[in-house]
Amino acid sequence: MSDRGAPLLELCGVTKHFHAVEALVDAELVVERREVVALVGDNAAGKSTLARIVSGVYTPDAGVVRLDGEEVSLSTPTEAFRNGVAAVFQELALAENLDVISNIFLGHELVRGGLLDIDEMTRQSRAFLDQLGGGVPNLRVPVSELSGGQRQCVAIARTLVGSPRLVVLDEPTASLSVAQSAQVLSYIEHLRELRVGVIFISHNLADVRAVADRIVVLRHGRNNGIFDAASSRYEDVIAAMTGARRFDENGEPR
Ligand SMILES: Nc1ncnc2c1ncn2[C@@H]1O[C@H](COP(=O)(O)OP(=O)(O)OP(=O)(O)O)[C@@H](O)[C@H]1O
Repeated sequence: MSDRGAPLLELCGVTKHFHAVEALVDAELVVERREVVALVGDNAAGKSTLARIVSGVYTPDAGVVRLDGEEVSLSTPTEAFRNGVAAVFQELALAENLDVISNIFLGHELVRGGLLDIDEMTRQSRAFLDQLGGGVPNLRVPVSELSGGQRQCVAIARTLVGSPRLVVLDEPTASLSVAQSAQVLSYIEHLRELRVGVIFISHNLADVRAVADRIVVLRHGRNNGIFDAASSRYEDVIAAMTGARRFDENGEPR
């Protein structure tokens, strides 16, 4: 039974080893509906591992994942997708030679009378892109011809096919220009308006502070502080990321 008062996503005591490497140890994370939670940390902090656990790519060794209060086993990306969790990883996994519509519905094509329902996929693709604020005017071009920001838009629009409750974005602004990063941040704002919870992984604290509601810091696979994005001090978040200081789940020094 779903618990309506429960957070959208709750991770408790999530642990993941890769042989001798402790990628995540007792990690905790809460994401509410309509909330953007930034996940930050230095290299090898465990951010991508956590993103992959939430999106069904990795199975945790220990710990509990709850969606809307219900314990779930997200053992594959398909299982996660069925549970309303969709992810966009850095590599985007776009089919370069296919057009925007084909990429948005890749693996989830709409069929009518035994044939691809191009009209409906076109209509829905336009609607998804509009929900994200536009930015991809021509749906018929191969995605290889799009800018980095537009490619992110297509990859994020693809998550909307499953009517997600949670979208995980792993470094969506990495290697983008300032203008294109701003565009991607606006897509994240639009996801929030759609009542979707968002996990936003980034190394860029300016991007994080521009769009996130809360900032969760990981350090060597462990939580090291949860901060309110609007009121937190930049230097505290940096100190948490580098391990110069230890912080609790209220952003207070331990
Ligand atoms: N598939 C894997 N096999 C073995 N070790 C892994 C695997 N995935 C991650 N690791 C290790 O787990 C640790 C955490 O890695 P992870 O990629 O989650 O960190 P990250 O915070 O995303 O880092 P970055 O910012 O550099 O991408 C690292 O020591 C990494 O080498």
